[in-house]
Amino acid sequence: MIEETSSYREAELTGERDAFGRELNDQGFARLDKARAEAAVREFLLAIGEDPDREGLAGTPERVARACEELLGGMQEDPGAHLRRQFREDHNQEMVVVKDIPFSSMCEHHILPFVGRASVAYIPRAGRITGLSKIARCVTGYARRLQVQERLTSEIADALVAELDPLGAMVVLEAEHTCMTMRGARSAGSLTTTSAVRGVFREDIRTREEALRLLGK
Ligand SMILES: Nc1nc2c(ncn2[C@@H]2O[C@H](COP(=O)(O)OP(=O)(O)OP(=O)(O)O)[C@@H](O)[C@H]2O)c(=O)[nH]1
Ligand SMILES: [Zn+2]
Repeated sequence: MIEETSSYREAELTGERDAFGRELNDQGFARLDKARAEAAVREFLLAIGEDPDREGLAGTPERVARACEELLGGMQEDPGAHLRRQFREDHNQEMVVVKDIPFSSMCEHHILPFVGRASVAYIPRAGRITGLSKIARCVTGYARRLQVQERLTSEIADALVAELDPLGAMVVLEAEHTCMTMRGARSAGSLTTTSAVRGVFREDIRTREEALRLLGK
């Protein structure tokens, strides 16, 4: 039984709902239901023994819901779409490298942040390039979801392949997981590195080595 919220009634009118009865946005992704998120945060505060009505916490459910709009904003979009802003440039068989794009993401196991840097390399096919900022936007879009680092890395590489059809693409991510540093193993300072390699970077070791050198890895 789905609770009758106003967003549910609206969605019912347009008929655009997913299997959970949630309203979809114009791109077909489930909208963040702020009222529901706020109610869940209030419930969580009760569950951990807090007084959700004390002064310091009174605005917290609303603040958390608002923060989620930003921290999980990538769930409301197709991040690969940013790469569709393309140009033609006589830059064939040459590498494009964007290093150290900062990102913050949320580990899907603990819903705690993991924070790091992404480096992206690709070799355009037939001079087909994208705006540099679009690569950063693509990274940010995939990061602002509940993620594991490996999937985040692959999704960025696969988006580059799908949207640009490059000769090769390579993505290297380095991040600190607070679920590992603040709790659990408590291994403060440990960094996790993941890579995804596609096309010529996979096939040709010299090209891969050149990319790794440019990425400073
Ligand atoms: N491979 C991978 N593992 C992750 C990532 N983020 C968190 N994890 C791990 O997910 C695992 C979940 O393990 P569980 O044993 O189910 O959870 P847990 O009892 O909280 O485990 P501990 O963290 O070891 O206390 C942990 O080992 C986390 O370190 C990620 O991005 N990639
Ligand atoms: Zn975790």
